[in-house]
Amino acid sequence: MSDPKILVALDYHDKNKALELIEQLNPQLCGLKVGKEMFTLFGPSFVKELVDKNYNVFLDLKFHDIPNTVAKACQAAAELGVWMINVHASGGRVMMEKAREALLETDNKPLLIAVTMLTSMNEQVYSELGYERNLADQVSHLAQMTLDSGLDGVVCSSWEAEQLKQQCGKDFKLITPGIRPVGSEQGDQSRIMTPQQAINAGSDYLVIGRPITKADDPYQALCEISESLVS
Ligand SMILES: O=c1ccn([C@@H]2O[C@H](COP(=O)(O)O)[C@@H](O)[C@H]2O)c(=O)[nH]1
Repeated sequence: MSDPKILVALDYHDKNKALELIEQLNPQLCGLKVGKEMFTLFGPSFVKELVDKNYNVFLDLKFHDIPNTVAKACQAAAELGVWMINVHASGGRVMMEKAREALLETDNKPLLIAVTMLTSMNEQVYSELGYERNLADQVSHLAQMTLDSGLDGVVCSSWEAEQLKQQCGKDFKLITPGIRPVGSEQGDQSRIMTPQQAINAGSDYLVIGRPITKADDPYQALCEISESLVS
């Protein structure tokens, strides 16, 4: 099975627009991420449609609840045949362990990833949360908890990737949103890097949404990013 590094964030309100782009793609070029917007609008059948097209599908629902609820939600997500799912690391060690154990009972065990601190967060917004550690140290702490809980990796920003690769080892997967090719709009993201910089820092998978989906020619934008990674 191919293992493309780019995961296109399908944050569309219009299913046809998403399918229009997907028609031009193939599972060797990219994986697909379905988040809260499309899942809420189009549900499990849309996710299964993408799985049936043989894409690596990252179901990005960021579960964060009591351990039993998260474990059951992870089991339900795994039944869709997706490749990767996620929870919030701040749900705690027991929550993550229960989620991991629940997946052992499924036929198709997806990669289980935990979100550390959202890439939209900067030091100023972060300081409002009242944590004692600084942002980078908090990411490192949550990643260590995730590793110790037996999960497969974390969502973090590429700013933390180099440190986390050293700390958690090469097999611990780093999934980084907040990717912005030169010249693209930053939008609500804070801790950003270009695709090439993120790969050099140690990111395993790049989550890229608007720089592709809002481009005049999304397929062309994706191809240019993809080529920039091999040159
Ligand atoms: O920390 C996080 C976790 C998840 N995301 C998601 O990734 C994409 C990024 O989209 P862009 O349009 O490239 O900004 C989006 O679906 C987020 O929900 C994140 O950005 N940061």
